[in-house]
Amino acid sequence: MNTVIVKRVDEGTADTNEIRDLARAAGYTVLDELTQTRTEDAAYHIGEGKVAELSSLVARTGVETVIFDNRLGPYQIYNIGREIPEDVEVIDRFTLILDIFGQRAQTRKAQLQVELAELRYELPRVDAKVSLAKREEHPGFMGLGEYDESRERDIKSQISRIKEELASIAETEEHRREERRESGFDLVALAGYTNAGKSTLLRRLAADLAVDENEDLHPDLDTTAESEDRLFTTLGTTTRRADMERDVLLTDTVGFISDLPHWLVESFRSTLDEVYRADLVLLVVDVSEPIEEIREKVVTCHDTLYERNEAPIVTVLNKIDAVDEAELEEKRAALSALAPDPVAVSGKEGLNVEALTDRIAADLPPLREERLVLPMAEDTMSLVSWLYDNACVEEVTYDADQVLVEFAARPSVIERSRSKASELTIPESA
Ligand SMILES: Nc1nc2c(ncn2[C@@H]2O[C@H](COP(=O)(O)OP(=O)(O)OP(=O)(O)O)[C@@H](O)[C@H]2O)c(=O)[nH]1
Ligand SMILES: [Mg+2]
Repeated sequence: MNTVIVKRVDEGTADTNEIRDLARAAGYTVLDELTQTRTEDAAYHIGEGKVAELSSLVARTGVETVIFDNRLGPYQIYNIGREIPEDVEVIDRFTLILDIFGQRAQTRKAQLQVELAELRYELPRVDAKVSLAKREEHPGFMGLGEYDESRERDIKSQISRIKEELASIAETEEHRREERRESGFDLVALAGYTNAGKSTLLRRLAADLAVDENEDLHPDLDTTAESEDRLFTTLGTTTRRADMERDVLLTDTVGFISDLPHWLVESFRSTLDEVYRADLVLLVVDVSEPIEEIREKVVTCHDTLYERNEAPIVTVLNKIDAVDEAELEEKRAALSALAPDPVAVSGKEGLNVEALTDRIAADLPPLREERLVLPMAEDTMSLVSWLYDNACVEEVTYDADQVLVEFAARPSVIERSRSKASELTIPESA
C-alpha cells in the first residue's frame, strides 16, 4: 500500500518522522510528503492551493491513500476527497493509529478496546455523515448513505455493551493482581514511549520464557513479548517473572504516543491499569534519539502517568550501546530535571542490567521482617516450603518440637503466614 503524508503546523517546520513511522507500522510505503505552515483552513484544513498541489501529487504517484498528521473534521475529509482523484482515501492521524491497533489486536480485550475507540471516534461524526450522505452528489459517500438517527442509538448501545465486557475483564485482572500480590510478588510495570525497547528489556530481565504460571487461567493474556523496530508492536500486556532474588513480576505494556485524543486513551485505560497499579514503574526511554525528541517523549509519558500513577518511577535510559559515553553523560545531564537518577542500560546487548535489578530491589516497598515459631505439626513442613516460595527465608532452625523460621516478606504474605501458622494442628500425643 502506497501513501503520501500531509502535515500542517501552526508555526515552525513540520516534522514528519513519527507519522512516517506510524504509516510504516500500519503497512504503508510512504512515497512523498507535503507540509505546510499556516493556520487551519476551515474547509480543507490545509490551504486551497496546497490541496491542488496534493491532488497532482496523488495523481502523479498513483497512491490510494493520503495520510494527514492532523485531526481532520468530517467535512474537511469530504471536501478534500472532492478535490483529489476519485476513490482515494483520506485518513488522519487518529484513524491511522486505530488502524494499527486494529491490526495488532490479538486478544479479546485488545479487540474490544479497539472497537470501543472506533465507536467513540465515530459517534460525534454521525451527524456530519448523515447530512453529507443526504447531499445528492455523493449519495453513497464513504459507503454511509444509510446513516440516520438510529445509527447513533446503535453506537451508544454498542459502547455500553463493550464497556461492560471490558469492566468484567478488568475485574478479572484486578483479581489476578491481588492473587499475585498475596502470593508475595511485587508488580513492576514497563512503561514508555512506543519503540523505546520495553519488550526487549522484559525479555532480558525475565527469568524464563514461560509467560506466566497462570497462563491457562487467563486466555486474555498475550503470549509473547515481541520486539520489532516499528511503532506499537505490543498492544496487550505480557507478564513474566523477573530473574531476581525478590519475587518480582514484570509486565510489558502498550507504548505511549503523543497527541492521543482522550477517547483513545480512555479506551485503553484498563491496559494502562497494569501501569497504574504497579508497585514500581520502569519508564523506558530510547536514549539514542536526539535530546529534544527524548525530552518531548518523557514529558508525554509523565503526562500519561501523572493522573493516576502512585508508584515510584525509575527512568531507564535504554539503548546505551547506540551512544558513546560522552553523549550519554550529556543527555543524562540535559534530562536531570525530568528524570533524576536514571539507570542506563542496553536491553538488547544486556549492558548494566544488574544495576537495574539492584535498583528495582532498592526502590520497591521494603519487605518486613518476621519470625515465626511453628509447632511440629503435620503441615509444618508444607508451611515452611510455602514460605520458601512466597518470601525471602533467611534462616530455619529445627528444634525437638518446634521450627523457628526467620524471613522477610510483603505485609500481606506475613499476614497469611500467621494465619496459616495458627491453623497448624498438633497431632494428639499417643
Ligand atoms: N540498539 C539498541 N536497540 C534496541 C535496544 N533495545 C531495543 N532495541 C530495538 O528497538 C526496537 C524496539 O524494541 P521493542 O522492545 O519492540 O520496543 P517496545 O518499547 O516494546 O515497542 P512497542 O511495543 O512498539 O511499544 C527493536 O528494533 C529493538 O531491537 C537496545 O538496548 N539497543
Ligand atoms: Mg513492545
